[in-house]
Amino acid sequence: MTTAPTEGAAAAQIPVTVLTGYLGAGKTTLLNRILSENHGQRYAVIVNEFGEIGIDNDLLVESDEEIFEMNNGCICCTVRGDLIRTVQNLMKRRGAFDAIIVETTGVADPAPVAQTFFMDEDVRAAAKLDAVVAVVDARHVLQRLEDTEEAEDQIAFADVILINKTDLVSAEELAEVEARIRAINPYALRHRTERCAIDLASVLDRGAFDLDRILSLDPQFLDNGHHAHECGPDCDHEHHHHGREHEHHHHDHDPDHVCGPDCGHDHHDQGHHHHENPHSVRSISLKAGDLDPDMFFPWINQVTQFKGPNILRLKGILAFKGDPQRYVIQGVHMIVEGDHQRDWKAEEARESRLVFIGRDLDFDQLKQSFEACAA
Ligand SMILES: Nc1nc2c(ncn2[C@@H]2O[C@H](COP(=O)(O)OP(=O)(O)OP(=O)(O)O)[C@@H](O)[C@H]2O)c(=O)[nH]1
Repeated sequence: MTTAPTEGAAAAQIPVTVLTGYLGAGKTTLLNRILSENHGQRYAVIVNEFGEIGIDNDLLVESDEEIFEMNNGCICCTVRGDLIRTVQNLMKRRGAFDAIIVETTGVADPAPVAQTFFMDEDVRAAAKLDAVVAVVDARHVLQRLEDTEEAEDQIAFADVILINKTDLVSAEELAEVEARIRAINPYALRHRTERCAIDLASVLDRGAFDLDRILSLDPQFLDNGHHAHECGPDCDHEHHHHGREHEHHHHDHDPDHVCGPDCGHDHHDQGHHHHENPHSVRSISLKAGDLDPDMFFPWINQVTQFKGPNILRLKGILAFKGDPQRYVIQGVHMIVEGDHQRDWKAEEARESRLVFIGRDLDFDQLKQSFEACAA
């Protein structure tokens, strides 16, 4: 039986943009543009992180927009329940915003997120998927396509693709990247960007999500139970509603938890695409107080120089001794950048937090050497 919404309901459906893209591709950069630009729209933003300690939320610009954070090791396991609940709660406050943006974690397959907007009756009545927007790191995407399936899924699934970081590649490399992306997904609109600079009308409110095409890629897309699995006891997660000024995070989930065998999850049946060993990617969260910059910078340079190939992503908010400002550091493989963000607030604990997401990282060694940078 078709349950297509009536015309009135369709008109009232709130457009949802799903932002996808591998770790470090530029999703937050794009989101910050959306949050900063004067477009007269009010967005509710749902952010899902891989890793811990709410760093992504801290990297967003201050804005009036409301940010809902979901902290799950693996979006595919928990997104259904969490996302449905979040969207249902948003619907209770209809009229408070015009559109929803969901930023997915960099290692997620976007399919389960997109499916949520078709599977749940209440969600479907209230919201409609407008477009899946993928941000691609032109410098690293070819490598990612070699070693992960998620990167390919994200491209295959997208309606709009931003080929970002064009400043980091030559014209020949860019042409090669574009050809590769076109081969995976000839249907998506492609844009070349630097720091995701793009007219937002090219990204938002596109009406671009093409169910027929997705069904040709994944015939079971609309089947109930496809990708569905229950979270087990080890998969405890919570999600928080963050006002922009609300700075403390209570994350009592295990920071290093990535869905494992005890999760009770069934990852490999039902056409769920993970590359053979998704669990080799893990996150390491480190905390310290004030750091000595003369210790920290040589250390991080050394870590990224030697471990760079295994570091898919690093991000941190740091307190340097005697420095009144928060320092934000970010990296993808060997490319690291950092800058002051803003003053530490009086009520804020000066705490340094650093997250690495990567393969074969030695937690104890990183922890000890990081702690040795304490002021
Ligand atoms: N050189 C260069 N750097 C960029 C560009 N776009 C983003 N970056 C940098 O790349 C890093 C990652 O960008 P983010 O926007 O945080 O990436 P993300 O996809 O949100 O990352 P995750 O949330 O960890 O998956 C940051 O240091 C950005 O400043 C670009 O076009 N050129």
